Amino acid sequence: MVFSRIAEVISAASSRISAPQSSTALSAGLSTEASSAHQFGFPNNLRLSSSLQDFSTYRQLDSEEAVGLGYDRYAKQPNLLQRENAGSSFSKEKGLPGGTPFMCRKWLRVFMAAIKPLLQWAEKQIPEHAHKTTSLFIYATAGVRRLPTSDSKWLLDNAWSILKKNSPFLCQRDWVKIISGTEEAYYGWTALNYRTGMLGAIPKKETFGSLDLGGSSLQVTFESKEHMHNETNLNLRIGAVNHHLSAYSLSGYGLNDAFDKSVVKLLKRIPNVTTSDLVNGKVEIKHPCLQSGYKEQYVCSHCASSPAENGSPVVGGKKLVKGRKSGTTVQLTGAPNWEECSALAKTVVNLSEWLNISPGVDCDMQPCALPDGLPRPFGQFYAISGFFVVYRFFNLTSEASLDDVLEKGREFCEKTWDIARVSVPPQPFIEQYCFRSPYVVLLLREGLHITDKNIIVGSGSITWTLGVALLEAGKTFSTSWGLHSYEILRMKINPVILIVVFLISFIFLVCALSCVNWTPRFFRRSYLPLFKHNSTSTSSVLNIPSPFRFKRWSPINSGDGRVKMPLSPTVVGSQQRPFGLGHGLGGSSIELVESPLYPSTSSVSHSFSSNNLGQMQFDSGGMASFWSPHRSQMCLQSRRSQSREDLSSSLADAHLVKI
Ligand SMILES: Nc1nc2c(ncn2[C@@H]2O[C@H](COP(=O)(O)OP(=O)(O)OP(=O)(O)O)[C@@H](O)[C@H]2O)c(=O)[nH]1
Ligand SMILES: [Ca+2]
Repeated sequence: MVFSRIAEVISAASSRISAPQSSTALSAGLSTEASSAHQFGFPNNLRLSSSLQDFSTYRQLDSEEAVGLGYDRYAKQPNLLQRENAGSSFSKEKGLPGGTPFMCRKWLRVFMAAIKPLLQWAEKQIPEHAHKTTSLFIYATAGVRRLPTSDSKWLLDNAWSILKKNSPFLCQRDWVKIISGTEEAYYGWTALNYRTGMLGAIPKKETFGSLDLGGSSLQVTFESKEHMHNETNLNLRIGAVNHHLSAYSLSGYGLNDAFDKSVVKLLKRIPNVTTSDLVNGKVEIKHPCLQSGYKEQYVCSHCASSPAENGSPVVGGKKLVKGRKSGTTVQLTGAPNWEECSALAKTVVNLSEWLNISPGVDCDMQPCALPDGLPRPFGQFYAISGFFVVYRFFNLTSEASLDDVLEKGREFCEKTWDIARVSVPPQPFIEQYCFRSPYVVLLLREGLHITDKNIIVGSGSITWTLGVALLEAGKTFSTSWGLHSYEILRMKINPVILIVVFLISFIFLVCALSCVNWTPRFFRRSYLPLFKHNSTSTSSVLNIPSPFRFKRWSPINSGDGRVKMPLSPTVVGSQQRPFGLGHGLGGSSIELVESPLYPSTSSVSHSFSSNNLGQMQFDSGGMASFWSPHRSQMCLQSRRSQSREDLSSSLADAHLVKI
């Protein structure tokens, strides 16, 4: 999967507003929001999302745009592009994909509809005046990670040149990069627990583990009790709350790679396959997870591998073609057999089947997808991304059980291909869902040994991009607010203590003044308590409902060119919970410290202060999320301006915030 997921994290660098400076952040994951979620009866928080394929190939792209980019062909035959470029590499000596100018142009064109819809979508989310100050990031994950370096570099360089030419946003070359599996895992966990309101909650709440299933890899992240200091260990500090995480990425366990490995397994069972048969694409493979009547060419990317890998798969007693990792075209034919399909999925889940460890690990005895030394998943998990996609494919709600997935999968497999292919909306890889059904269930139950009751299938709109946006925005915010000195302070004083000190001294000041019967003039007029405590919380001065609800930037133009935040925006379908701001404190921040990603000597503090994370709401329009300290005060004002008293107290709070 080359472009299984390009996530653009669009975060507005500080829009330099007269003090206090403010910054907005927006993370753009592709998501089509709630409207279609109702089709599947998903509760409000389960929203559809679309990955790149859907957006670029299956969304109604502007027709001439699609034709212009040659999309109409690819939209109808999703494997066409893969087949046409079987065995080609982007970065042949001449630096052209597939070695020909035509191929280069074609790849660039496809690469362009892939990025262009993202840019067009983001341009609609962010008011034009803020485009120049909005930072644009492109992060690539496992699908690109597993490409040869020359190919991934070619892709990223071209992504960068497309951005330079077509993006109105602020971008830099080093903001177009591949992130590691561990980073992807940690970002996903942050996004999940942010959306579910667990992040930074005070008193501390049990966080959810995240299972993020992609096309090439699976990320597993959870809070661990013991503080194991191994390569999966991450420490995350949010305000006064410390989270000890285990985060790891299982390459080759994504949906597309898993199906590919099922083809490898079947290929290995065919006796006397010659290399020339393989090279000529003459090998026919009968697949028990494909419906009867299915007959298509398939490019198997794991069927041939460079000798450098630990023992390239041997087919029929002969070494496969040596040389670069490249696709091998085979003929797949449907030979549906549910029991054989489930057994095949089980071998794909079992890592020992791939490491030729004899005897292999018994999936019933221990999590057979985990290499030795990886901590076993612990606690309650949200299964997101690819898990959500499989549930949605079979029209299952999040309440459905894993057995329901198996039942739906069995029904789907029993259909003939002609019926099956039109029984669902057009989308990529319809033919693989007969395999994906047993695969995702066995991956959870036998690969990871997570019991059904510990799994919630999460929303499609929770993706790791949201986690990146939080941290990038936090970084942007802390720099844009000129908090360097504060950063230095933070190195020595925990922000929580700092804010407690401020609050106590402010209260003393007010008491002292009231003792001498002196009250400032503007207080005399007000009849309001100075600190308005929300009835639901005594722990924070500023109650920002959690989970944070991002609001699509839908400014109300006051007609005089000034932009005003919508008045008292509604909080869509969420529990009004104060975001734990730390014992009546005005702030908390997310920091990643002591992690293999960042050596503890330079503890990386991704931080943003929830003082300034205004009220954010996801509306039903899109997973566009942004926050703005400046605007949050407006939000707070607008949120609280139900009454005059509220307005004064929020002004007082806002004054406090400015402190
Ligand atoms: N129909 C449909 N399928 C999707 C959608 N999102 C993901 N998928 C399917 O899930 C698979 C994996 O999703 P990706 O978004 O490609 O996964 P990824 O996280 O980018 O993959 P990695 O490179 O491993 O990180 C794809 O091959 C699709 O078949 C979606 O919105 N609609
Ligand atoms: Ca992924």
